[in-house]
Amino acid sequence: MPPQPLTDEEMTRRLADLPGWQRRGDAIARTFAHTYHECLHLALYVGAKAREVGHHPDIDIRWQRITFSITTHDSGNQLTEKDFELAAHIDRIAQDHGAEPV
Ligand SMILES: C[C@H](O)[C@H](O)[C@H]1CNC2=NC(N)=NC(=O)C2=N1
Repeated sequence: MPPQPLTDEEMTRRLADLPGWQRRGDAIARTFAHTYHECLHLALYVGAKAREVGHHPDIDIRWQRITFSITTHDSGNQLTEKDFELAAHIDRIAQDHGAEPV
């Protein structure tokens, strides 16, 4: 059973709990700054958490920037609770590894 998409009201409420994350189309996204090498490490740490929780972000890595973008593919690329749960994990991992919010 795919996760249920959130209502606009629920999305607004969950985004308020995750400062720094923004709606981008059918996903939520956030960008952090770190050295290029540390961004690569961060992608690996987030990848391990993604495997653990069974929910995976799109990751875009550029010089001194890493952007995570999350949507629920099983629900037809709509936002579900799993997206916001993963976003909270990413925030903790990014903070633990010294990434700066952009
Ligand atoms: C079986 C496996 O857990 C599912 O296919 C997971 C994998 N990771 C996923 N990641 C994301 N972002 N959306 C999904 O719907 C999704 N489904």
